[in-house]
Amino acid sequence: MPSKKALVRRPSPRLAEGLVTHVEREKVDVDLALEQWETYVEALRAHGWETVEVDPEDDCPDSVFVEDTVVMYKNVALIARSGAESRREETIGVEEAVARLGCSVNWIWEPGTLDGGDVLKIDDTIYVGRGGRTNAAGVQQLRAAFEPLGAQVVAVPVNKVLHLKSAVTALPDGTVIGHIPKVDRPALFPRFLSVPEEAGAHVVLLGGPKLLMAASAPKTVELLTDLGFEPVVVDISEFEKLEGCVTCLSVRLRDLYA
Ligand SMILES: NC(=O)NCCC[C@H](N)C(=O)O
Repeated sequence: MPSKKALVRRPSPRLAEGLVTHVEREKVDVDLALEQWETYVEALRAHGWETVEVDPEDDCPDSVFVEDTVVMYKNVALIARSGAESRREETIGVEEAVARLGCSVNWIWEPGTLDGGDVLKIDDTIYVGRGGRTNAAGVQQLRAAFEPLGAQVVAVPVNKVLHLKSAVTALPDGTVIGHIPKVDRPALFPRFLSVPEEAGAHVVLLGGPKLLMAASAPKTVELLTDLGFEPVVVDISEFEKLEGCVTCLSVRLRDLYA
């Protein structure tokens, strides 16, 4: 029986100092961010996900973006090594949390770099973005970690956005969705649906037809509703100012043995 646990991590009081790469820096309201984070976590819980809080890392402004620190495949947690040096300390608490949950733990090692936001899993196909945060050695190490377990790893160039999953995610039926101006090579995906907004490219699969989506993508919410999905909409404006999206605020653990 698949597990329904999700790792989340409370925002740091230093959130406003988080990295920005492809957007202009805007003032972040940290109190509002905390409220938005609580609503996000509540939306996961309301749809049957047991949330597991990783110990907060107050000195790491970007620690709320927990998705970037670990990639799960089956029962294995591959601890990432961010292409952004300021984010590397974030993995310590995550490693403890996944080990406590009974995962086998593996690591990306120097010279490899990889951010979890660059990894999109669709069943046993694992797309990995080769971009600003994930290098060729990181891609090779991901292959070495997961291909022996039955995955097929497909490397995808990412030049226009921070992470692969800033450009594309996948619907429950496996269709990849993305906002064309931000996707380097849509032809790499066997089934691709173009969506009208950049933030519309980001969905978290909550189960069945339910999709967690950002309030900043109303036209895509309408499009996906019309296709028979059921968007659950949350406002994450303060995280979007730091290039965050709905996917990066949690890591779903669906294949634990416990
Ligand atoms: N997976 C993600 O989309 N992560 C967002 C990370 C945002 C953070 N400010 C960063 O630049 O690393």
